Amino acid sequence: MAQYARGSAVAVIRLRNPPVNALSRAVLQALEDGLKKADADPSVKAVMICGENGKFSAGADIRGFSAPKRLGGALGPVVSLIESSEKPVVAAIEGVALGGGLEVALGCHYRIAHVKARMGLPEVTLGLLPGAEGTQRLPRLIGVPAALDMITTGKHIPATEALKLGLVDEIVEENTIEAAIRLANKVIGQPLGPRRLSLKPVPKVPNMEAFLDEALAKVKRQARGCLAPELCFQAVRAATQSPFADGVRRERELFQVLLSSGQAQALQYAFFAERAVRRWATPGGASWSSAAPQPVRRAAVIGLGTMGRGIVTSLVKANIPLVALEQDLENLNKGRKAVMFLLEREAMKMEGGAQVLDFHNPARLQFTVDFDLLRDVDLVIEAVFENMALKKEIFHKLSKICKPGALLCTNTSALNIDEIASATNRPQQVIGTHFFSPAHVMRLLEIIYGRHTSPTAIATAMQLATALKKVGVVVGNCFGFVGNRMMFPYVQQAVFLLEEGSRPDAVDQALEDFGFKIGPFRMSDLAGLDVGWRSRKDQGLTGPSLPAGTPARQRRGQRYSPLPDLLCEHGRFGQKTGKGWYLYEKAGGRTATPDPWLLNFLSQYRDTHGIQTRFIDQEEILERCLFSLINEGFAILAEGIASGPEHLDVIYINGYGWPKHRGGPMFYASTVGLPRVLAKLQKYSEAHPDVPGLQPSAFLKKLAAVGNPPLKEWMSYLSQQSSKL
Ligand SMILES: CCCCCCCC(=O)CC(=O)SCCNC(=O)CCNC(=O)[C@H](O)C(C)(C)COP(=O)(O)OP(=O)(O)OC[C@H]1O[C@@H](n2cnc3c(N)ncnc32)[C@H](O)[C@@H]1OP(=O)(O)O
Ligand SMILES: NC(=O)C1=CN([C@@H]2O[C@H](COP(=O)(O)OP(=O)(O)OC[C@H]3O[C@@H](n4cnc5c(N)ncnc54)[C@H](O)[C@@H]3O)[C@@H](O)[C@H]2O)C=CC1
Repeated sequence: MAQYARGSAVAVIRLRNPPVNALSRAVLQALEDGLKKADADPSVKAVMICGENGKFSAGADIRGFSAPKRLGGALGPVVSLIESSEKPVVAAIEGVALGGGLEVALGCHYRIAHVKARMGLPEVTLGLLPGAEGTQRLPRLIGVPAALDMITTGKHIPATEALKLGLVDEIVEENTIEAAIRLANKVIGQPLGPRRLSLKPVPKVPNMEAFLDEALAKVKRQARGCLAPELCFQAVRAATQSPFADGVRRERELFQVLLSSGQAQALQYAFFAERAVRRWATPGGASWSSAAPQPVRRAAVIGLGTMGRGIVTSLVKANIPLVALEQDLENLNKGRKAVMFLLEREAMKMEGGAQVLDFHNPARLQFTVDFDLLRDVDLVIEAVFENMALKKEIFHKLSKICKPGALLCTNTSALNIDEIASATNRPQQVIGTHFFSPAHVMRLLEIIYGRHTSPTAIATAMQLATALKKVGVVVGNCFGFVGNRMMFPYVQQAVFLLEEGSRPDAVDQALEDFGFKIGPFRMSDLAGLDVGWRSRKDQGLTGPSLPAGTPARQRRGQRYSPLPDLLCEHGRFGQKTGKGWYLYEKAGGRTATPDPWLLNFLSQYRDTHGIQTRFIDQEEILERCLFSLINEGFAILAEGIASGPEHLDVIYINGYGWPKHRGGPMFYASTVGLPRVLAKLQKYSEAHPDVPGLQPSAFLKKLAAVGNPPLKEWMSYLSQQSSKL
């Protein structure tokens, strides 16, 4: 709601809808009523709009997204009503003014903000555009380049930047409300025409058309198939070409296109999914509502390789003092150098820089080879080589050295948490914290509980995720956990497609056109082909431990492709060696070009194994890669490894570059329709009966049989029917 109060000459309208004063229909109605009351009262000379509890407003009530048309339609007229008021209206912005909240503020004649406030038009991140005339008012206020940047990225900007851009008239460090009332009193009687943004011309940019063309190319490049940024752009372009009223009409048309695109629904699902996974639960009954985290005052990271470096950087950025440990001085020096390089770079991006991070202070970041220095830490993250014997040795040592309450975390990407925990005297405090590379950049933290992991340990790992500004997702223990387990059949299909006649660039292109940031072959080259090779050797799938006489393309009765092993045997580890599935300009190079050697090698390989080549179209590439990944997701859900499809989707969006505008793999499956996913898997598994990843999971079959229920109902079928699966 909104509370109306009249002080002296200034009426106060306070938006009130906890927790973030979202603009529900009731709030908008109350705002409109307040404005009309103020207008009708001759003793009121000015109006001040603010929000309850130190927050202006986070915008339209996204819990009311089921009726977006009505909500979107209601907001614009209220903003116009504010602007057309004959009495000056001042917005007092504290906390956040986002989306519709900022559009309300743009309708006001003056804006004053607290120095700690943040502003933005994040609609684009929900698949929409600022549909309450924001795309027309903002460019008039702060100019086209800055408005385009804010509207097409949805970024939140601090009040200090808003002041520089002219988005607010003043910022204050003390009482924003009092300052806004003072300002309102001061401007009583001053002409309002110049303060009405709809009447202002859009400031000119030299060579506007060329600027816009360049901006559009950039927006398209970054959007990778997501519609909203481009339509946001078009709405702003309309502001540069047409009078205000025509621009508003165009904004409305474009808003409708987005509403019906399906992408808005996917992005809104992703927004809620990210919040839903915070409320974690395990089949054993532990949950976020009853478990309390332990404080982490000091931490340690063991192993400063690819992952450890990023993890250290992430902890330093979160202001957690830590010890960084390596196996010997040579690796320590290498690791220290790499960490310092990352931290210097991060510091340059921050206000206050190195001083704020304080990473040269040994009390905050200490490098060592001495395990004794881990005696008093509250949490250790192990990131040594992916080798069970080594991890067990380290955990055994840790359980003897670390204080009894310390949490012992492993960054393993696939190994059994219970086996690692068995080497300790405190299996309840052992947990998987699976970071993604680069660990200081990627948002995902997969948190894996073992059989004995305590609720406190899970809650502490989740709290750590929040402190590191990451999304923690709690999952159960199985080989590869959720993310990598779903990735295995996807990558396997990609390689099988090469055997059958496709090319790395064709497979990558199909998946990148779908919206992935990077296709499976480019991704393997980036991560290093030797990593998987080592793991396959450890599993006895290749290398000296492979029994003599094993067929080249079969393992344990299933289809197997030795192609990645053969590449490694040729010294092709990917970017690090300058060649892998692609050719690079040099070792460590980044520019992938198709390699004639590889194409020739593939063709010889097919001849050797008598494989008939055929043309494989984009549809088959997508279906085989994506549906096998999704199929594994259904198996994971049926086994109780994750509490719901949202978990899988949040993992894929934040850890694997799945296009957010498609809502994650399980949401995508729900939009394709489960009967169709099932039919396609059945077709492909008939053609490839020796590929288990293509055989439809029992849970998928069940859901298709019960009539393709909506995603939010899937898990209820599992609990009722799991015995029959
Ligand atoms: C189909 C379209 C229908 C609309 C049609 C017109 C659309 C428009 O043209 C204009 C719009 O305003 S669209 C909405 C634009 N606003 C946003 O995207 C802000 C989203 N919220 C945030 O960024 C953070 O929550 C924020 C920065 C505010 C706070 O972050 P925190 O990390 O501190 O806290 P959270 O855990 O994220 O949030 C706390 C609780 O508040 C709920 N919430 C957040 N924003 C909301 C919003 N705009 N409406 C309703 N509830 C909202 C959030 O879900 C969470 O609740 P619980 O999960 O129950 O705790
Ligand atoms: N590289 C990646 O993309 C990802 C790797 N992981 C996992 O993270 C872990 C580390 O992987 P990377 O960083 O890629 O490996 P890496 O080979 O780059 O680094 C491992 C580091 O551990 C150090 N180390 C080995 N034994 C040690 C000991 N006894 N004491 C202290 N330090 C020791 C090594 O000197 C090396 O610097 C593995 O379990 C891996 O599976 C998880 C997610 C992604």
